[in-house]
Amino acid sequence: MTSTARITTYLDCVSPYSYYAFTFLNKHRAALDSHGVKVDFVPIFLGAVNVATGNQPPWKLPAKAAYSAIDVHNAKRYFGLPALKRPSVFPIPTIKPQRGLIYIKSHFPEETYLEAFRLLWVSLWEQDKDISQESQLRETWSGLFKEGELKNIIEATEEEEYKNALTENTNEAVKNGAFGAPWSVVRNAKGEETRYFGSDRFHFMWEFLGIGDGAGFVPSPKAVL
Ligand SMILES: N[C@@H](CCC(=O)N[C@@H](CS)C(=O)NCC(=O)O)C(=O)O
Repeated sequence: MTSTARITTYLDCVSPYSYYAFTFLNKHRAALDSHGVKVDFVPIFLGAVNVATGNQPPWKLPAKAAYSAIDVHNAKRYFGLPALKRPSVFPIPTIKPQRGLIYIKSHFPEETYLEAFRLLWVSLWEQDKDISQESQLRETWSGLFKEGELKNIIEATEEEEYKNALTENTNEAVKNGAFGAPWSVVRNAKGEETRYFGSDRFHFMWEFLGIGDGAGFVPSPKAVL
């Protein structure tokens, strides 16, 4: 059977919940692949999603902002991440890092792209670096790319092609129902499609995809016969 199963997850590094979803899906990518489910991580600009849908970031509501501390505590344990700290400059415009990721995605191997994505969250949410500043963005990616490559990436963040690509990705997410991040559009092997908001609905996702043990959260790799 040719499977068309796919998880397309729209993410912005400004969003800590996007970091959780990225960490979890990336960890289980190989197991999902063994079930015929491909995962695609798509950079978007969450600020524009909020404008397009009239939504507000959760930290604008004091009760939600307070609750996020509980999520940080649980996520530390569950996703195996350090306790994320609200950056001292926040929110920051993540347009340039997100455009840079689109360039990286189309010019480098997938593993490099995924590591570049991960490092943005590490810089912003673990090391309190303002990655909207070119110097901090360069520093974030300096271990991953040669100087000439980094120059091209930084230049791409100002080019029309990548400006348009980020707008298109963001519009596509909104067209697919996004009002926040992470946003996932999931297609199962029957070709049916549905959507999930957040980093806390993977159990629904596995059920829809027909993988996992039905009650468990994590799909184990499919046995190869
Ligand atoms: N319950 C979700 C919350 C995700 C979330 O709050 N994401 C933020 C961005 S960091 C957002 O876009 N929120 C929009 C909303 O809550 O309407 C989870 O645990 O992942």
